[in-house]
Amino acid sequence: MTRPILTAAAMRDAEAAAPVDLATLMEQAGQSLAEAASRFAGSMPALVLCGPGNNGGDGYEAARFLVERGVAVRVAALAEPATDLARAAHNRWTGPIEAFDTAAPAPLLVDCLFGTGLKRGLEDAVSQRLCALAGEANLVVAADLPSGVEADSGAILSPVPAADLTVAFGALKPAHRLMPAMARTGRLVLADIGIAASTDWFELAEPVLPPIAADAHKYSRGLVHALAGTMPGAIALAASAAARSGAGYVRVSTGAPIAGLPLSIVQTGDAKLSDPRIGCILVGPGLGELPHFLTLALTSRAPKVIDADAIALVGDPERLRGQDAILTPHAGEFAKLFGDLPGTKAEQALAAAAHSGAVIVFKGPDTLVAAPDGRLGFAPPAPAWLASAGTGDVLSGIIAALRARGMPAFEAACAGVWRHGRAAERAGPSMIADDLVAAL
Ligand SMILES: NC(=O)C1=CN([C@@H]2O[C@H](COP(=O)(O)OP(=O)(O)OC[C@H]3O[C@@H](n4cnc5c(N)ncnc54)[C@H](O)[C@@H]3O)[C@@H](O)[C@H]2O)[C@H](O)CC1
Ligand SMILES: [K+]
Repeated sequence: MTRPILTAAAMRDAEAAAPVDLATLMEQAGQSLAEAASRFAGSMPALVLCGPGNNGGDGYEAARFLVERGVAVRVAALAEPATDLARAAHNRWTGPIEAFDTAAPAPLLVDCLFGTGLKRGLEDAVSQRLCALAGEANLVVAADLPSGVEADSGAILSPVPAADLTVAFGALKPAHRLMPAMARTGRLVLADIGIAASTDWFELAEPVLPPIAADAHKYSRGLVHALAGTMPGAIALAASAAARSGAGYVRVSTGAPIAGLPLSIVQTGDAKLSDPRIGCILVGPGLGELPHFLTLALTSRAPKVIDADAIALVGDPERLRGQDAILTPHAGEFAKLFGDLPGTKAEQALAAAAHSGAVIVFKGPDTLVAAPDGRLGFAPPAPAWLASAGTGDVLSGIIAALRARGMPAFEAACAGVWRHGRAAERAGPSMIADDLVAAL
């Protein structure tokens, strides 16, 4: 089940369109926060930090519900409530309210200072106090977002303590799945508070793969044709990953035999891209400066995955329009092909997809999958040990296989990114790309 992702503005629209009034939404948010916090921290004495806005309002509500759960709760306010909603929640809290600057630490810290309304970095004194209180706590729970994080970009506007748990209200925000904020959220719980979050933006989840028909044959299971270049090891990793990802037949055209390839992967001296049975062409891993291979791939009507060196050879993104292409750039390759696009990584990925007509897998510690029609998938956190040579080649092979198995381009890219991350988890921290193939 995918989790929806909304920007701060889209969130406000969804709240306004909700069938219940905002006070009820805030009460539901507070109740969800209290439930998640007490499930996570048990009856640890809690200090709830309330900011001036509605994030603070959530905090006053959560404090009330934590008391009902028998938790010893103290509330500290950064400032008087600045919204009617927060003021009403503040007034429903009947306990004492301490000053933020002098409140003593507690084992459980609940951060309700700022959420999607953060406009700028916190004042230094506020940021330092928040980090000090977090440092003294056993557990830190963030309401909606850790305070100091910018909801739409994932930027950290001032030092942010790492939350152990973040409770997102109504929908995830881009910051929950974009770096550097993603590394500060801890476990991420989505609280349903009664709003309809209909959106084309979502967090990737376990895909449903095409079934293998009882009467399948190697062509119907998908033929991937990979074009080797100057560094055969990379295309060998990609081709092996394609075979391990369920392609019925993987063929590598190469100028010289490639040692170490599984015998089931056919090596041929002839590119033969006119073969109508090709389910997906894969070009780029280890290609080197061989532009004619990219041109050859672009003359074929077959779906294609364009990765690594081939991305650098595209030149004009318009060349990809109508090509049924999936492009898999990392940040450097993205910037080189699309230039310095404005906006957040999410907006950049969508702009590139619209500009090129291709599905864009914008790789990184936070990988996004963008379709020209506006759909945007955000990958859940993947192990940092994926940052090693050859793992990108493996990803391109997985995606090519899923495309050849009949998944549409966007879905194949989303599924490939998700499976790549889970394979890395199985392979463990000492993995190299070869182990990643074995873990598929
Ligand atoms: N998702 C839902 O359905 C609901 C979400 N809710 C919560 O509301 C916040 C957003 O509330 P908002 O009032 O817009 O913003 P914040 O509470 O994040 O705070 C903004 C507040 O603080 C001022 N401010 C902004 N930056 C700074 C700064 N660096 N220093 C000082 N002051 C700052 C700004 O002017 C505002 O006054 C959302 O995250 C949820 O937690 C509601 O519960 C409704 C349901
Ligand atoms: K917060």
